[in-house]
Amino acid sequence: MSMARFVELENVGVTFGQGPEQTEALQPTSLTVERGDFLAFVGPSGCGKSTILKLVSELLRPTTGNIFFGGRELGAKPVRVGMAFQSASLLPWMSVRDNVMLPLKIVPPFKSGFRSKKNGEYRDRADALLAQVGLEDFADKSPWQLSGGMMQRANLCRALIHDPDILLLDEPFGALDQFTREELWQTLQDLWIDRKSTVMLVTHDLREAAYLANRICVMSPRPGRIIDDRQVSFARPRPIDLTFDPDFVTLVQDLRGLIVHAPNVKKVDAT
Ligand SMILES: Nc1ncnc2c1ncn2[C@@H]1O[C@H](COP(=O)(O)OP(=O)(O)OP(=O)(O)O)[C@@H](O)[C@H]1O
Repeated sequence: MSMARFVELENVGVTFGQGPEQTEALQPTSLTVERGDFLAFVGPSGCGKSTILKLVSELLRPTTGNIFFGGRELGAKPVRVGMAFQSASLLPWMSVRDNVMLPLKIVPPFKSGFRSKKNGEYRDRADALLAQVGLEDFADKSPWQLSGGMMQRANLCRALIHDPDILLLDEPFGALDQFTREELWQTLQDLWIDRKSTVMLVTHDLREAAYLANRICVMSPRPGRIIDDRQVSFARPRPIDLTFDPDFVTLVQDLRGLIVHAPNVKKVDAT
């Protein structure tokens, strides 16, 4: 498989509805994601960031264009996807460990081994991940006994337990306070360095994009398209202090400028 074409969007456009009611959510967009890359999507609200993730996870079909995964058309072969959203949505009647193990119960090929391995290998796998994010003492707790930040740690574990081909993150830290959020950035970076996952992250937080990603795609207002696609080459592991570095601050300012001054932003009259 060609390294350069792990995920490929070829002129992919999305329009919702028909006739006068129709909304173009994504203008025909082409994008190539390499295996092991960490991409962030930023842009104004409603520009189609989540739509791109929904396309890659096959929750949504493109209106135009084609999507390829590992060189094959999406749908030809099952793609193992890990997902995490702003709301951790852990099931309250299950322990944290059982929540983390949930994908193993549902996703092939793990599904078939679930009964026999439930108390062995899969449990160890969940516990190892929980330990990696600092939740080793919380595996037997209920989700409601966890803080918001801890829930998102468990959420990341659940998204990774089945070794997904790609990790799709939609504002995973959006509801957290600044300090907790920055702790989670470091946790996610450690997991990424350790597992070399391919990640597509949607975020409104430009510092989050600049700290975490290798590559940032800036989108225009709806109907969205990618107006800037840039590499972020700060050395890894990135310390949190990097966010005060002049180069980092300049990058965040550049991104902000691109979004604020993007074409077809509706200017509000000051009259
Ligand atoms: N099922 C749908 N039917 C009609 N319009 C939709 C549907 N889903 C999304 N849209 C519209 O498509 C556009 C893109 O939505 P999307 O959720 O991808 O934006 P986003 O950039 O992720 O937004 P936000 O940053 O606010 O989460 C939005 O204007 C939204 O209202």
